[in-house]
Amino acid sequence: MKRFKRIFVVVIDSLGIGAMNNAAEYGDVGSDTLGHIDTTVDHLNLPNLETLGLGNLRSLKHVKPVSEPKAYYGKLNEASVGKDTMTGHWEMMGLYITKPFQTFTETGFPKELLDELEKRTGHKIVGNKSASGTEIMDELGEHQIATGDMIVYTSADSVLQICANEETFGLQELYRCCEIARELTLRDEWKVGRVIARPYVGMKKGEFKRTPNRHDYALKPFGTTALNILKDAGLDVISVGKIFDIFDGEGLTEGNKSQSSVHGMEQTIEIAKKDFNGLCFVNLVDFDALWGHRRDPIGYGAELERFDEKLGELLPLLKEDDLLLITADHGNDPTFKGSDHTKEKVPFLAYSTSYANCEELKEQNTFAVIGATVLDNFGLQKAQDMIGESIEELL
Ligand SMILES: O=P(O)(O)O[C@H]1O[C@H](CO)[C@@H](O)[C@H]1O
Ligand SMILES: [Mn+2]
Ligand SMILES: [Mn+2]
Repeated sequence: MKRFKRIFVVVIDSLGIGAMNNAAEYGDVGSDTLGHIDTTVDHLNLPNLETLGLGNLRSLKHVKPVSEPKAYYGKLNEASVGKDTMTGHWEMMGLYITKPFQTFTETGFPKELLDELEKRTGHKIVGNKSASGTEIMDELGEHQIATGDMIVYTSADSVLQICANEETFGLQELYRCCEIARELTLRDEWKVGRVIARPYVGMKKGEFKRTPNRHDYALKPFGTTALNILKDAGLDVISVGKIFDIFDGEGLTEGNKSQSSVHGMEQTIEIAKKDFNGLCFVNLVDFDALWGHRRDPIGYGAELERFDEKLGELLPLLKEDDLLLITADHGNDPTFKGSDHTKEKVPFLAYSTSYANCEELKEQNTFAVIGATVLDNFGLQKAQDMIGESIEELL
């Protein structure tokens, strides 16, 4: 039976809550994104997450357990192989990824691919290594501006990123080159999960700044997801932030690009003021891109405080027939070695004003409980290859 008219799924990108049992396979034993932020920062004022039960979900110095949490709370494990954004989000919506996406972390991209990309775009390539995006921009930005070359780089994720000055190279030109790169990397042996346009402004080392005109060109999901099923049933499937890119628009009826994670919450608040019937799926990427990868626990903590403030504006707008789920797609412990994601459990908070006596949920072995529960709510069946069981009866 249908219970909720509107479901909001908010993904705090990279907010892991402790290493998964198989973290050793990823070199991530001991990682704990939220836990290590909590022990590093002087203040972490999260009154709204606290009333929902974040401090009941796990012990934290700055967030206390409450006697009557307003949300059901639990931990989710990722069943799929991998720890990137696409794997995490696709699994939430029912896909089980068993073969990791192709990476070029150790080797850079093969010469044949780069030759082809240079030929077809008309730009020479520099970089071609695994790097932090802000560091490689500082290293090669001045050269990039002077020559019109493209900075191509990767990371531990399955990505081919092209970084160029938005004003001298041109944003449309950068997008055109990325589209060519996307086309070339559809070939099996070069098949990266995402090509990402990384525009920046500034003319001198130390002054370069990446802009919100980043654009991700993802592969289409490898099968039917809960989003397709919702859309085909005539429901609204609204994207806020990177969701539209992560699913390459598949199964979505509306896209709202965000300038920042605070902006993403503001867009969500505006959507909550309107009438719709279906799912609003939100990704807040700043946590990951600005703080997790940059290994900045202080910045991460401050971003969490800004999120909590906006959450305080969203909660009063939610009615009896609304459900809010808060979760994450992987970890990115800002105190951990390196600059990559960490294989962690993620939080699951389920809030509705119609809930009373909220309690702890049994730890789940896949993120796919989210999509399955959303489908169940709307009386829809999952497709054959999809994983995940609804936990609606526990809520
Ligand atoms: O260092 P930057 O460019 O932010 O890269 C990060 O963002 C990309 C996509 O999430 C990944 O490659 C990750 O390493
Ligand atoms: Mn992510
Ligand atoms: Mn990331």
